[in-house]
Amino acid sequence: MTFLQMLQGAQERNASMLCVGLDPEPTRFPAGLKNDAQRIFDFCAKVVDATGDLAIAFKPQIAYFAAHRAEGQLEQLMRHLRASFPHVPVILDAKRGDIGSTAEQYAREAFERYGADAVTLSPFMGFDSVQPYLRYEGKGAFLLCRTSNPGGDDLQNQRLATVEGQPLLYEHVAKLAQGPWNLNGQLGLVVGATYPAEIERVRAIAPNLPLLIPGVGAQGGDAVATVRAGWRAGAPIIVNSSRAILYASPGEDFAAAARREAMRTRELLEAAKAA
Ligand SMILES: O=C(O)c1cc(=O)[nH]c(=O)n1[C@@H]1O[C@H](COP(=O)(O)O)[C@@H](O)[C@H]1O
Repeated sequence: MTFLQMLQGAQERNASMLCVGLDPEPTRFPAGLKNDAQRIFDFCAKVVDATGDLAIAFKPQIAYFAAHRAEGQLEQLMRHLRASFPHVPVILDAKRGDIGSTAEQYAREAFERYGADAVTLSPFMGFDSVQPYLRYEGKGAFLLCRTSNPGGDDLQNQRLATVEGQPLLYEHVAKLAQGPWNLNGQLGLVVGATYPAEIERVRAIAPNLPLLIPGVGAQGGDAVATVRAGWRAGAPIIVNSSRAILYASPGEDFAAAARREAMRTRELLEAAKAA
């Protein structure tokens, strides 16, 4: 099954556009697990088990594992996700971007080592840095387009004076992903929930591409404005929330609190679709 088919299946089965982001930070774990990097898997597995029926996707952020030498726990988590929620796709957030020969190794890491269904990529180094990922049939690749952070302005909102019509850089990325770079329909775009006007602009340029939209929850993005700007019938949006779900409670009830927060966010998103 391709990433896009899995995405559609999870969206329908779980009535959800919510992506549960897995950014485990041991200093924020509850008593009993706190500050223990050996327990990253245990913490994540509890959150996953509490939210898997509410999610369109999961998004583990690789840095939170690698920083603690916990890649083995990420592999374990990927196996757990596959076994417990085989119909929910996993987007490995790695934000890779390098020359073709190195990109081949990163692609192998994402799709063969970790068994991810999709990956996040920086498009900064151009098409040959993206192409190795597209050789994995059916896998997805999300290009950073208009990111949720304030510094995204520094480059993404610059005008490309040499290109006809002078689009902004992020608009150009969206055009490339919609058109010439999307050889086999595997590309999607990352657009921050903190910039709904830009989500709308990207949706106009790329009417059918899946949009991965982080920034609701801890970064304060507006869930309702996000859905209005990005959701169209047949054009999936995947709205990520990480910290607001993972750390909804600092106590031992963290998994139940994560479920409540995931349910609340999912319902907010679904209601905005109907409005
Ligand atoms: O590619 C991403 O996932 C991403 C892109 C972006 O523009 N902004 C952004 O916050 N992210 C990631 O999305 C997650 C957001 O986490 P929270 O702010 O805790 O919900 C983090 O894992 C970020 O690395």
